[in-house]
Amino acid sequence: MEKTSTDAFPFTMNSSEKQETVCIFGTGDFGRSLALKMLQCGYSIVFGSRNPQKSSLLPNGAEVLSYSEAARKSDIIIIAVHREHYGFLTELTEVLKGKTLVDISNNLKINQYPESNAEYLAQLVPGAHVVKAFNTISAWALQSGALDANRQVFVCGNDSKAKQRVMDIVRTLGLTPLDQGSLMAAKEIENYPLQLFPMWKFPFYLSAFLCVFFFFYCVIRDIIYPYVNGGKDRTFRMAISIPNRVFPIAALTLLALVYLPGVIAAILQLYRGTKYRRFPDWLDHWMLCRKQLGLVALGFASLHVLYTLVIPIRYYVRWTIKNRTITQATAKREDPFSTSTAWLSDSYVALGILGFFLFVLLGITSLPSVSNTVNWREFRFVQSKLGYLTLILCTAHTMVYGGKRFLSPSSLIWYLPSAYVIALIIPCIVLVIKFVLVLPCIDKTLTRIRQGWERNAKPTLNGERYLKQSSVHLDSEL
Ligand SMILES: Cc1cc2nc3c(=O)[nH]c(=O)nc-3n(C[C@H](O)[C@H](O)[C@H](O)COP(=O)(O)OP(=O)(O)OC[C@H]3O[C@@H](n4cnc5c(N)ncnc54)[C@H](O)[C@@H]3O)c2cc1C
Ligand SMILES: NC(=O)C1=CN([C@@H]2O[C@H](COP(=O)(O)OP(=O)(O)OC[C@H]3O[C@@H](n4cnc5c(N)ncnc54)[C@H](OP(=O)(O)O)[C@@H]3O)[C@@H](O)[C@H]2O)C=CC1
Ligand code: HEM
Ligand SMILES: [Fe+3]
Repeated sequence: MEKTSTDAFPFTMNSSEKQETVCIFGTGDFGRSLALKMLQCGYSIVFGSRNPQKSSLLPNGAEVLSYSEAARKSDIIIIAVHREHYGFLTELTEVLKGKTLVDISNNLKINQYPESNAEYLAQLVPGAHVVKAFNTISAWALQSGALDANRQVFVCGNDSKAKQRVMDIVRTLGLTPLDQGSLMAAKEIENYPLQLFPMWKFPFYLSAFLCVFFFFYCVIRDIIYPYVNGGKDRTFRMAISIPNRVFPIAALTLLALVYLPGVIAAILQLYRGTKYRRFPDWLDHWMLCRKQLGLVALGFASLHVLYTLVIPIRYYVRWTIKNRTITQATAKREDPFSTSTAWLSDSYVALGILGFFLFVLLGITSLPSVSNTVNWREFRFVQSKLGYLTLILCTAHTMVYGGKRFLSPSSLIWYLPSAYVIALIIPCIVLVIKFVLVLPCIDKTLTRIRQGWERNAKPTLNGERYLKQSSVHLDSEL
């Protein structure tokens, strides 16, 4: 089956290149996997090993020599050895002069060494051109055809010719090379596979905090209070009723927190009268994880929708309705139909449905396959304009759900307002500030600032202020 990968790239190499010999130092897991893949793609492979005779399990067709003999056979040498064992390379400095050394190594910890492994290799073998590549691809992914794993290979190096050759190899293997610049980028590339969802950390901890806080808040109001005030056991509410408060509240709060940094940034820019000043770090990082915050919010909103769907089949709900009907029948009493209640009830559900629809639309446009097909204006339109509409609809859904009870003193329990009232605080703050920001007079100033105008700009002759700007954060958000 793997033979097809050879046929899949018949035009990327001409026949003379097909015979290109690549040397791999180290006959370990990664060296063997890479060799197998490269053999399938038409390369000749020479292994360099400490014990050429003892090496086993090597792919058919690969030659095994000593390190120095192998190095003489090729201009490109892939160092499939752990950094700790790079020492032997110093003895090969002469042989390795002018050759391309590909550093594929990873560390166990972020920033384990002061310099990156690739820079360390470049110091050990000064005459060689070191290129960093392949470290984000696992031996397993190479063997499984990289079909179900990341196909991106980050490449960096100081010698552009050497880098291009390595990128050609990457492409021939059916992977996607991403040029990351000079060897200085190696440290970041080496840290990359060691990170565990860095952008998801803040959204994750925040949503965990929100869930725990609102869960206990609801337990006090919905379980402990009825128990203390009448001895009723309402613990079953922990299964559906309380989650169906906690999840939508978390969704609404997180959604508001996606749009809060944008308005804080706008206020900062208005206050400073310029966009050419760094935002504080916390705001910077908050801005950068808005996508993740939004997707977590969408997850919670979906849970809320699922929990809402099961309301009619719940025993507690059916029992309550049946019981009320019987009580009214025996008392020969009937509730009059209330049009205003019908309106309130229908409108809050309708607002919820529309809000959820737009929420899902936001989620869909954030899929790379979709966002790649829209230009940045379209993307911004969906994310920013429709995002605010989503926030307005979801906030209105919650407010109308509160309806007449909203802020009424009778809904206070031990001085605690209903949970959804607390959940409305941040969304309302965001929407009110946003409303002020889009007032024509303020919007005009903000737009000018974002186009580069500065309130206290000293006239400069050479545009010096553009050079001193640290980073244009909002631009990078586009
Ligand atoms: C389900 C879901 C999925 C999401 N997916 C993504 C995603 O895939 N990618 C993503 O980035 N975010 C995503 N988000 C987060 C969020 O929708 C976006 O970050 C959104 O762009 C934020 O809009 P904003 O108006 O608050 O902020 P900003 O886009 O930062 O802008 C604020 C306002 O400032 C103006 N502005 C900003 N910068 C400039 C500038 N340099 N020059 C002139 N005017 C400027 C804009 O007109 C805008 O009105 C997602 C959110 C959700 C809920
Ligand atoms: N495994 C993976 O999925 C990935 C690995 N990498 C990187 O690839 C490199 C190799 O990894 P991997 O193949 O898994 O490791 P292994 O331990 O399986 O192989 C390392 C090889 O290095 C050679 N070597 C040279 N000098 C020494 C020495 N003093 N002590 C021990 N071995 C030595 C050995 O080959 P010989 O006996 O022939 O001399 C050995 O087989 C590492 O830098 C790793 O970070 C990067 C991405 C993914
Ligand atoms: C298909 C879409 C939706 C439907 C049908 C729906 C329906 C409902 C219902 C029936 C309730 C009352 C629950 C109860 O009585 O316990 C409710 C409450 C609520 N909904 Fe929705 N909803 C939807 C989408 C959303 C979305 C997208 C959000 C926000 C992100 C949201 C936020 C809330 C909040 C905060 C509450 C109050 C929770 C409480 O304190 O009890 N809803 N919704
Ligand atoms: Fe920054």
